[in-house]
Order: sequence, then C-alpha cells, then structure tokens
Amino acid sequence: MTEFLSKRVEELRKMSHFISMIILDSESRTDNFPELQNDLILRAARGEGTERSPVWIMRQAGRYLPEYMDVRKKHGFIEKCKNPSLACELTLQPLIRFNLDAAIIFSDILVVPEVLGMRLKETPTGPKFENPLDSPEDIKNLEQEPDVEKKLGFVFKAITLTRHRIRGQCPLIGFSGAPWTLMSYMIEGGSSTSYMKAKRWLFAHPSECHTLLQMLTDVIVKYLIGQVKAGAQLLQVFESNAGSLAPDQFAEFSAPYLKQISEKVKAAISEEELENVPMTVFAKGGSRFLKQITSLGYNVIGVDWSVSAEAARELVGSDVVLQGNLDPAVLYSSKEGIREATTRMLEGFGTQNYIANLGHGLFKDTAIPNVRYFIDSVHEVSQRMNEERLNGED
Ligand SMILES: Cc1c2[nH]c(c1CCC(=O)O)Cc1[nH]c(c(CCC(=O)O)c1C)Cc1[nH]c(c(CCC(=O)O)c1C)Cc1[nH]c(c(C)c1CCC(=O)O)C2
Repeated sequence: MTEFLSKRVEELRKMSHFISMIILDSESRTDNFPELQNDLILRAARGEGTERSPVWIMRQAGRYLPEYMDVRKKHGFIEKCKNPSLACELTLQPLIRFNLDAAIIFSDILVVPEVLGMRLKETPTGPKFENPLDSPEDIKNLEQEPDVEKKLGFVFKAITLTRHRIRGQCPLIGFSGAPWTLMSYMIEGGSSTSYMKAKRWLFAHPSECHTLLQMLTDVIVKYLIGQVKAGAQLLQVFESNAGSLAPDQFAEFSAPYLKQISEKVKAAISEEELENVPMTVFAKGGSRFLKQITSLGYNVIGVDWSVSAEAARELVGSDVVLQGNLDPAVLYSSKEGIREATTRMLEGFGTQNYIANLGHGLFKDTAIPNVRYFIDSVHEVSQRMNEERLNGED
C-alpha cells in the first residue's frame, strides 16, 4: 500500500513539474500575451480621445505598501531589480490594490551604467556606485563594446513575464534614465543635492562629456528597443537631473541626446516592424524648458510639480499630450484637499491629451487610502468633466 502511494506521489510530482515547465515556457514567449483590456493610456498618449483621463503614479510600487515592505525584509533592492519573478511580483502589487491605468516595470535607472562596467552597491540611503568616475581618464576604462542583452536581460525577462501575469489589465511601461542623469550619478556615485562634481565636468571637460553621453545614449537606445521586443507598451525616459542644468547646458548636454533616443528608437520600431509604442520624456526640474522639449520627438511630455497645470498647458498648447503633475505632498492633505487639488489639475490640463500622475515619485510615508482617493478622484472628476464638455457641445 505504501509502495503504491509513493509511486502515485512520485507520478504526481513529475506531472506537476511537467506542467510548471509548460507554464514557464509559455510565460517566456512574446507572441502569446493576453489581450489588453484597458488601452486608455495608449489612446491618450497617441493624442486620441478618451472618455476619462488615465492615471498611474511614479513609484507606485514601493515602500508605502506593506506588501512591498514584506518582500524588502527578505530581499535587497538590487536583488529585487535583478530577479525577474520578484520584479514582476512588485510591479503587480499596486495593481491589486488600485484601479490604475498602467503598470511600470519594477527596476531602477541605475542598472543601466552597469552595462558600461559601473558596479552598484546598496547603502542605507539608496543605491550607489562602488567605482564612481573620478576623472575623464576613467572613461577609457569603461566597457567599450557593451553587451546590453547579456547585462540587462533580467529586465527583458521581467517585462515578458509581467506582460503575461498582468493578464491584459492595463499596459506595461518600460523606462530608462536619460544620458545626463545617468552620467551625473556615475560621477557623483549617488544622489547629490547640487551635482557640482558632474557640473564641473561639463565646463572643465566638455568634449569628454560628449563622449560619455554618446556611449550612454547608444546603450539606452538598445535597452529601450530590447524592452519593446520584450513586451513594453509605452516607454518613459527619466531626465531626473534636468533641474541642475542652466538653459545653455540643457541645450548642449541633455536635449540633443534625448532627441537622438526618440529618433533612433522610433526608427528601429519602424524598420524592425515592432509594436509602435508611444514615448514619454520626463525632465524633472525642466519645466522651464517645456517648449523646447516639445521638439524632441516624444509623444508625451511629463511635467513636474513646480508649475501649474494652466502654465504648462499655456506653454505647449492644447495639442501636446502632457503627463503630471500633482505635488506628491498633496497626498498628505485631507480628502477634500486631495479632491480639490486634483480637480484644479484636471481643469488646468484639460481631460484630453492628458495622462494624470504626480509631479514626482510617491513619498514612502504616504497613506494608502489617500493614494486610492487620488486615483479614484482622477477617474470620477475627469469623467464628469468630459460628460459636461460633450453635453456642452450638443
Ligand atoms: C533618480 C532615480 C533613481 N531611480 C529612478 C529615478 C528617476 C526618477 C526620480 O527622479 O525619482 C527611477 C525609478 N526607481 C524605481 C522605479 C520603479 C518604478 C516605479 O514604481 O516608478 C523607477 C522608475 C524604484 C525604486 N528605486 C528606489 C526605491 C526604494 C528602494 C527601497 O528602499 O526599497 C524604489 C522602489 C531607490 C532609489 N533609486 C534611485 C535613488 C536615488 C534611490 C534612493 C532614494 C529612494 O529610496 O527614494 C535612483
């Protein structure tokens, strides 16, 4: 009898192993994704009409969620980024709680310079580079023929797996840091308040800066194309350190590379007949340059919280698709306060050619009910405004 049972158990074990192999195989394919149920953000990004404004939140997966903190107890940050199944799980966490119109793949902008030979390490104040660039001489020691697929394949795997497990609930956003932002982290080693070391390079070693920015641009282009092939449905480029640049430096060291990225990624999409994914650029601290940014070839322009919605709209006109820009600190206020600020934002941007978001990432001590209230307010208020707009036209 025991022999009979242990044989059956062994058979069942083999069968379940076989089934999980089939599932794993099917979840690593890119030609069998579940059908998309909610394309609101893609329509908005392409400038098509939407019945309500789509909403997602920068840093929507993160420390304000107790389920993120549970995973964080067991796994370090870099480990979470590099393990596709953990990255997938974390990407999906906010979608279980909230009625979001997009997911963003769990990763970090700082994984990209590793392709060039930079090494990330964890510190209590966030990820940093073990080997920051000290002088332009160090550029020669960087990887001159970087293998993006080999070094960042874990992100591609995470994207493909997430496209399956998201079950078409909403589109999946892929992203990269922009060249100037990544270069400044490579020089500073980590976050900085003034980015003075990196800024010093711009004036002391301009030509070497261009060499490094071009190396990063080439990697980023390959990285973003790889993400589209893996299943990303929208791409966002983060120029998080635009705020540290004066207009002349933005025009010389940021804008041309942002433009090259959109042009080269779009050319590859059309040449290789890939999914025609819209592209967003978010230049934090770059609201001063909004008008200039409209000429860089992106479908959507992210706006930080430092300008009013009206001012942003006024600068670029009604045809440009904007994304943003509620001050994340608004989520510390009362429900009435959140509702009021969200309504003002929607009135300022208008419900069309618009994607709602915060004007920077969520703070780690934001209350979950307030996050939910913001998301639901965008949906309710924008739908009502839209209905009023359409009725008014009749
Ligand atoms: C500058 C920058 C970084 N990373 C990123 C930027 C650009 C956007 C911005 O301006 O904030 C982008 C980023 N970082 C993270 C995402 C994931 C997707 C998302 O939910 O938006 C994205 C898109 C996860 C993260 N990236 C980081 C966390 C926190 C990790 C943890 O402590 O568990 C998360 C969830 C850590 C991180 N990552 C970075 C820093 C400086 C830090 C430490 C400071 C901090 O913790 O907020 C670099």
